[in-house]
Amino acid sequence: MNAMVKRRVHVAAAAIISADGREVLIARRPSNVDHGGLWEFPGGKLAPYETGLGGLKRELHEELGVEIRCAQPLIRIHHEYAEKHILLDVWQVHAFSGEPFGREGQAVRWVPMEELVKYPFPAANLPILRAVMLPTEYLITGDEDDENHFLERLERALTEDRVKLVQYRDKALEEATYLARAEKALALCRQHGARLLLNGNPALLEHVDADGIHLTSERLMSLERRPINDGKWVSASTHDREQLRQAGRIGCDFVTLSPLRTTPSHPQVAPIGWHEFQQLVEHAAMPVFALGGMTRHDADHARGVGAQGIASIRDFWR
Ligand SMILES: Nc1nc2c([nH]c(=O)n2[C@@H]2O[C@H](COP(=O)(O)OP(=O)(O)OP(=O)(O)O)[C@@H](O)[C@H]2O)c(=O)[nH]1
Ligand SMILES: [Mg+2]
Repeated sequence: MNAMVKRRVHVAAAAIISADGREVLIARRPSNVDHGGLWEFPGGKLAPYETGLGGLKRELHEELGVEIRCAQPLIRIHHEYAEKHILLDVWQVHAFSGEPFGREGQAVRWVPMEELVKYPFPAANLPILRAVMLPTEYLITGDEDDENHFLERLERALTEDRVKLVQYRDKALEEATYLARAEKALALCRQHGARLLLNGNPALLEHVDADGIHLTSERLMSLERRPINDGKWVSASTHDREQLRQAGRIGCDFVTLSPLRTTPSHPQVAPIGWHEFQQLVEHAAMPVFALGGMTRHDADHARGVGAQGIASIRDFWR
């Protein structure tokens, strides 16, 4: 049998964010090309000599007439189409000059983040939509027996650190107490425009209408399929390639990968380190937050090696 050798295509694309951070620019592919009529993030194939960012600059000039001023890596996606393997190297563009318009006659539109899901994109784009909607910092709550202190710490992180994504984790509380606190945490998060995920059984969401569920790696490995529908987020804890693959298989929206460094809470667990982390993230099918000894100062480095950003208890739970 002849194994068909697929064409490998390296594509650079941009999520261009409006100045107020609420909208992203998308373009419609002409009907006569590959994936014609679908929406996309502007960009295109790299020439053999080009770097991702270099090629992206050229493409955005050609397609939209804009010059990139400030860009940051967002996510890299490997995707198998029937006829080719593509690597989508996606950058978040925060500043540019020029007024974007469809220089090749394509429709171009600014779309509010939360409406992105209404537009048909090529199959490879799902992780990009997730990455665009997620912040770079993920707060995991730490231990706190006293409810008032718990809410004060959470409020501090939401206001001073402007955290927008929170996982409420408490393994010690009785379920009824956990749920009562989750309800209050949710109200606080809503007030500050942040999302709240509950850590535990997906059935918890029947009691508290939070934004999603976070699965332990053990629960992740026990599931046959995504436990809740697409309207809510599913994140999971992962520690190795196998768990990352499972998260992709059941359609997790994002994951944490840990421990990047040795931490006081898990001194006996060998750290992954940035080098191995980068290799694991490269083939992950969703955004990955680095966890384990991370602080906000690590976020840029984490982005540089392909992560969505960092997750932390200690840095936010002061
Ligand atoms: N630009 C872009 N391409 C994407 C996205 N998602 C996705 O699957 N692709 C695929 O990646 C490839 C990008 O090629 P392209 O047609 O934009 O390339 P190009 O701008 O260099 O055009 P050309 O080759 O016609 O000159 C296409 O197969 C396209 O379907 C996306 O969000 N943006
Ligand atoms: Mg293009």
